[in-house]
Amino acid sequence: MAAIVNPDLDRCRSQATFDPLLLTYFIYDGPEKTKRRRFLQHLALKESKKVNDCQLSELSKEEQYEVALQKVTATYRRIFELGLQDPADISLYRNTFIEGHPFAIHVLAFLPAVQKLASEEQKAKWLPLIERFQMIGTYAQTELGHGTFVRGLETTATYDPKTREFIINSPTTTSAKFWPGGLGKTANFVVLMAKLITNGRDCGLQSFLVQIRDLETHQPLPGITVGDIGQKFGFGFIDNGFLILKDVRIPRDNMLMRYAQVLEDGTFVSAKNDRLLYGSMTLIRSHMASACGRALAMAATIATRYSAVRRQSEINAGAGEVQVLDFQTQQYRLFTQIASAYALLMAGEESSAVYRTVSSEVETGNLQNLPILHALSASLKAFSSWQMMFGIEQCRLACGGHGYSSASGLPKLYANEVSACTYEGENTVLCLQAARFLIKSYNAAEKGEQLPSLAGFLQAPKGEKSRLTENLELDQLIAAYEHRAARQVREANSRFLSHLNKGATATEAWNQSSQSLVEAVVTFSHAFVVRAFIEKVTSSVLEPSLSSVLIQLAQLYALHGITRNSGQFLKGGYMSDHQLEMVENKLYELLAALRPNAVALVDAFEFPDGVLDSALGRYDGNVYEELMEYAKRSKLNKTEVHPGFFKYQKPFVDSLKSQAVAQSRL
Ligand SMILES: CCCCCCCCCCCCCC(=O)SCCNC(=O)CCNC(=O)[C@H](O)C(C)(C)COP(=O)(O)OP(=O)(O)OC[C@H]1O[C@@H](n2cnc3c(N)ncnc32)[C@H](O)[C@@H]1OP(=O)(O)O
Ligand SMILES: Cc1cc2nc3c(=O)[nH]c(=O)nc-3n(C[C@H](O)[C@H](O)[C@H](O)COP(=O)(O)OP(=O)(O)OC[C@H]3O[C@@H](n4cnc5c(N)ncnc54)[C@H](O)[C@@H]3O)c2cc1C
Repeated sequence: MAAIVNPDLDRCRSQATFDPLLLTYFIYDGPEKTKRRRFLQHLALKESKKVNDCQLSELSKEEQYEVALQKVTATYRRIFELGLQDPADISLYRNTFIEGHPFAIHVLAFLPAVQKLASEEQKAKWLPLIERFQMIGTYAQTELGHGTFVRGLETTATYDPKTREFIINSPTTTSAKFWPGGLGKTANFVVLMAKLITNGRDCGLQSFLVQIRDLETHQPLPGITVGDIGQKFGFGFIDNGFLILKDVRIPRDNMLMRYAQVLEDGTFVSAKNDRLLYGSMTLIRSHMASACGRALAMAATIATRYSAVRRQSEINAGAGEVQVLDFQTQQYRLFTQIASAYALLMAGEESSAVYRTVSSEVETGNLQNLPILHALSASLKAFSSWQMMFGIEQCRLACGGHGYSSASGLPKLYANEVSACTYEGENTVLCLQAARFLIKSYNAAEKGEQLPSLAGFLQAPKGEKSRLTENLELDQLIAAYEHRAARQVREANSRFLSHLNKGATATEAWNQSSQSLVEAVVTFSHAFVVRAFIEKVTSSVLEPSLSSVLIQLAQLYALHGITRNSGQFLKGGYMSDHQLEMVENKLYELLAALRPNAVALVDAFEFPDGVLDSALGRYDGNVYEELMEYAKRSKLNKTEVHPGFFKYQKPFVDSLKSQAVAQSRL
């Protein structure tokens, strides 16, 4: 029997001015892919329940790890049985089956690292084993003492030409590998980043395949000390680990030799470009905007549906309590996050496309566009994870008290996803990497050189004025963002030059202008996302009712960014006070215009309840019943009177009672 849908939520759905199914097709690339998506999700949820129906967030870290391991092994067993081949099908099926798992880094970083860094011969030997989980690995780069400054890593791999082996050591406390996902208890191999020493010479960082555990007993191999790093902010289901190596010998063939090699006699043959070693980081960063968009879309779905169900306070006295979604402040909070989620998803598609193009050029030896890819992937990773972090928290706050309950699904979403601001490169650090590219491009533009299209906006004439009118022309919105980015880059560059002129060295001057550089990079990413969003909705063939809603959403995204950063748009008189006021008025108008479509806009993501895992975000809106059920399931309710009452509370109360009697006698 179909569940009865909350009437307020039902009414919201009926108010939509477009067909959400068409939007679903737009998001997931057409009816065929949507159909396949639904089929795989349905299958995965059904089977996942059969394996273990408990909720990870209600378990201890140790229990979460075990359940996650149970589920991920079941997931992959089914993936092989079903014969799923397409990586998109596999990740959809897996991500529906289980929210997170200890094989994550095996799949997302270890496998790609071997694909990118191993020679053809090595790939032929290892990839079939890795793909069938006969080798389970992680990407062991970060150490206790260094994560950001990769050149500071201390693990050594010293080549011994007599035995044709590398001897791997962690020479200091700070050189212990620390953080790799799956290292703690799961992996039996690592791709290890270590300083290569051959013929007495330090040849810099290289990657090595190192076995750390016995394949049968799973015991650490001689010379290996390995374990889990303990409780974290989130990610209870992943065993991030530490690893200390002492005189561990591996064959020469275990250096990943696609780019650089060590010959049998110890001669080092360097790579064409050292940065190719960082290829697997670039790969993950390039896909992170989409992942952040998805996480934010989940949070927005939960908070929007709940805000349609939740009634609290009156707008007109005596007219009855309203859905909290009717408050303009709630609309501002949520609709701007719905818009951000769509924006990140579109920008993610664009960034993945740039990755595909440039990486296929790199495969053929053409490295010309590698700096562009590095700058885009690094800056967009930072921008999208920051927007997601802020957005999920806004959605949680928008749910009031119940947003603080784990039943909402929002605390765990935040705790897990916020790590994206740190892993694959700390955000600020990545912005500073992208800043190098922007400053170089700016100076090239000043010299009249032709720039790659991504940085073409730096060539726009200075001193322009915004031509944005009441009609909110989309090209003028893009122009405003690009103008702002060009200006911020110019300002950061001037700061850098002024420190140089005052006698600072180049690196000191860079540090003294680094906050300004980070802000410039944020404006660059913001402009990229605005352009990607607008271009995607205007270049797609869409039914007019859908097209107009998506254009409103893109406008809202752009206007919101202008109001939040108005100072940067007003600088130099680019925008006038009048234009800014118009932007604000238009933004408020858009909130009202989008109100009837809010629920449909999040429904179109089609997150199944089993994936959202939220009492507040349920499709049927039966929020209160579910919250009560959740409360009743609390482990504290297993007994009517908790044993702690007799152990602590009663003796305490009784002791005060007798003291009170004694005192009254004094
Ligand atoms: C699939 C999606 C799913 C999403 C969910 C995922 C869940 C995953 C779960 C979690 C998984 C977590 C897994 C993990 O967390 S794995 C660990 C991740 N760790 C990091 O990301 C460390 C961050 N640090 C670095 O990347 C480097 O050390 C930096 C870059 C900071 C400095 O380094 P270094 O000191 O050596 O460099 P330099 O500053 O002298 O610059 C030198 C030159 O090199 C260029 N350069 C630098 N980098 C690149 C590059 N990549 N491609 C191309 N070029 C690059 C650079 O522009 C410069 O060029 P130029 O300006 O001189 O011309
Ligand atoms: C959940 C999670 C999973 C992870 N998984 C893996 C994994 O699988 N494999 C792996 O190898 N690693 C992994 N890591 C480690 C991760 O990649 C690093 O933590 C990350 O790269 C940041 O490095 P750090 O910890 O050294 O931070 P630090 O660099 O010490 O950062 C501390 C502060 O210093 C600032 N800072 C540092 N350098 C500069 C600079 N040059 N300029 C300005 N500011 C600077 C940063 O902005 C930050 O504010 C994981 C981390 C987390 C949290």
